[in-house]
Amino acid sequence: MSTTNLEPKVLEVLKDKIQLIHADEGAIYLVGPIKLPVELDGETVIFQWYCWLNRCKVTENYEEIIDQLSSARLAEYQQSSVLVYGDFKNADEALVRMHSICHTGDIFGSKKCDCGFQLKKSMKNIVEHGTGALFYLANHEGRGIGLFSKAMAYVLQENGYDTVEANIGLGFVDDSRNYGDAIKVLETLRTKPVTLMTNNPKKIEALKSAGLVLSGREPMWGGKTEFNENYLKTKIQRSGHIGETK
Ligand SMILES: Nc1nc2c(ncn2[C@@H]2O[C@H](COP(=O)(O)OP(=O)(O)OP(=O)(O)O)[C@@H](O)[C@H]2O)c(=O)[nH]1
Repeated sequence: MSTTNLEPKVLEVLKDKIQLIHADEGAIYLVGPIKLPVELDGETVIFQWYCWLNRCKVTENYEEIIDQLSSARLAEYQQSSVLVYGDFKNADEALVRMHSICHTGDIFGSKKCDCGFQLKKSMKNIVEHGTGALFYLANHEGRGIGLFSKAMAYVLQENGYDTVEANIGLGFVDDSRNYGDAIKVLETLRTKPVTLMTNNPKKIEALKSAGLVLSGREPMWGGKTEFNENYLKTKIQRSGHIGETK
């Protein structure tokens, strides 16, 4: 029995655009595709955009989920999303980027890291390649420590700590990112192998151990500045990222 106050038309419009994905705990509700025209190098590129929400409640009665949105204070929490390009479901080859949110690099264009460069580069690679998906992972800020802690880590880094030492100094592990939900969404959108754009072997491992088949890896080096030289070196020397020449 429904207890909702939703207008029937709202549900009618939305119901075919929502999918339930069973998660390890609760459910992921995926909404999309939504046509998203994006400016890329002066051109307008049409992506298909999906966004997802985790809920404890597992139901295909989407009315219940929609009905709770207005009181769920979702703007207080980030939600992750994925930009899809081309025939992602069926194409033989597809590029995938699992991009960890970086408020400073992606939004402000900070040169202390290479995140902004990697974000744009992965979108361009996908479009050039013809098919792919860019996952924008909103609970990954600061390799999983959150924005406020990342600000503190930056203060430590201004005082001699490297990026790994700063996380550890604040009581975190170096990298606590989890790719589980993104992998579940990826599996919903495509079952064929993908090429992962990354220098990070932990991302490759996360996908492989979830049973995904990778057809390759596309390196993501670039965006070097006078401000991020040590940061990029530390990624290779301490975090295990695969260097340019390997
Ligand atoms: N804690 C912390 N996080 C940072 C710092 N600089 C960037 N980040 C975060 O690091 C994440 C990106 O991780 P990276 O190690 O740069 O790259 P990666 O995603 O592991 O690997 P690639 O796929 O090769 O890019 C983003 O969530 C950023 O917010 C920093 O100095 N300290």
